[in-house]
Amino acid sequence: MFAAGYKFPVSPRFYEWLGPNETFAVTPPSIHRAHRGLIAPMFTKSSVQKLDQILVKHAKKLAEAMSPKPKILGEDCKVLRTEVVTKPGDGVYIFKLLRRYANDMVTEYLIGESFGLLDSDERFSCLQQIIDTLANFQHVFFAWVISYTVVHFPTFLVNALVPSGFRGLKQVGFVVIDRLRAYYQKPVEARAKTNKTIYEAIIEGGSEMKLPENVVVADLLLIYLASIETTGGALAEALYRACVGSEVQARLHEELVKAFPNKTDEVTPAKAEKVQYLIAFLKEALRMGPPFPGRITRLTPKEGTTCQGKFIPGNTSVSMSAHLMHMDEDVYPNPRKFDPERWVGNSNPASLQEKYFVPFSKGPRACPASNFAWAEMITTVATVIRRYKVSLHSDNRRGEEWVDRITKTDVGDFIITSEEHDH
Ligand code: HEM
Repeated sequence: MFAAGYKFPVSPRFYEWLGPNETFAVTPPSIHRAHRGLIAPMFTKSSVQKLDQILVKHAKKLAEAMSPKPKILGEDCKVLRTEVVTKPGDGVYIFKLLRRYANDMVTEYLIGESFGLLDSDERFSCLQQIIDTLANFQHVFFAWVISYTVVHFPTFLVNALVPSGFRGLKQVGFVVIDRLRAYYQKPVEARAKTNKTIYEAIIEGGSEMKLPENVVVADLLLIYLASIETTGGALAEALYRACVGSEVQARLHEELVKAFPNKTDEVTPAKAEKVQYLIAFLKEALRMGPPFPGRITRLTPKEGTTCQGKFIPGNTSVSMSAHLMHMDEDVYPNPRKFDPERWVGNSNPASLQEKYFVPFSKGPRACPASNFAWAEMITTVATVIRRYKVSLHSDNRRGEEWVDRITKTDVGDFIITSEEHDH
């Protein structure tokens, strides 16, 4: 179903509320391939390597925001101040901060200018729309009457018919599209000073494909949406595991000190990715807490299909769950134990544990940005853990429990205290 040779389309209901039907999320496999071809070069390992300085800059901002004495809280940071800091000098609502980080990082690469949410609240409304939408995300799938209405009815009818908590599905498109379009319409200003941006890659390639503007913007919107909760969720899982596993955190810190002996050493992704234990730690965090834990659906072809000897009728939604695969004890012994050691010195791609490791899915619809996401995780976690000893704040309410809202959603506020290492 997810293997390279299969050509099952995604279930349109999952994506159609995002924008015009031509956007690459919803198209049939052949058109989808062409859209992906536009952005694929931007996410190769060598393209991502060119982003080193941007990755370092945003990781440092995140670490600074976690500081017991953050310097970021200026006058235009009212939301940031109330949402991020529990008691100044005491703890931070880390997941909220991680979302802002993911937002800043992706917008810089997408349109050449970061929304700057770790600096100010000015463009926070975009993120707020996403947060509101995600609160009801799972209904996109199951409450099809609501999602159909939101997608196909005019706004005044949507407002009259649809409960307010669901209108975000429509609003998120408008707010973010407006914002992205503003940049898109000023191509010279929006061009990144040093690196080519994703939007340029889509426009350049898209002119050959004669993509209309609304499709370009919808593609950008999809990339924007796809990057925030996933990156934020993966980083949150990693930092939670560091907080609750004191030995794991101590080992991680020790390895990072070997790689970056001076506290002032710049934590670059190129150097950090050589720290084997860091990679093992992050893989284990993605195994235990995949940001897309399940229900990544595909539609069977009209004529139906046979899967492992069983016939499945045409147009049936079928799916797999990364969470269930990652919890298979034949592949991952003692699967509920957080154990980075299972990955140390064991990176043979043919091994079962690599084969069943699917946080980014597999096949032609797998995450196109996994290199980028890895670079974000490596740089950020290395920067934070090299600098701080992190622990759960006494008001923390996040535990092991989570709900599947298409993306994995943790239950309870996740609050961290950071103590700066002496050296
Ligand atoms: C740890 C972070 C991330 C994880 C675990 C993750 C995981 C995934 C998964 C499982 C899918 C497949 C969804 C499906 O089959 O419907 C996906 C798709 C996608 N992801 Fe990611 N992702 C992450 C970060 C990112 C980032 C940072 C970006 C962009 C900068 C991104 C862009 C996309 C896009 C555009 C798609 C749709 C691909 C398509 O339909 O062909 N993701 N991601």
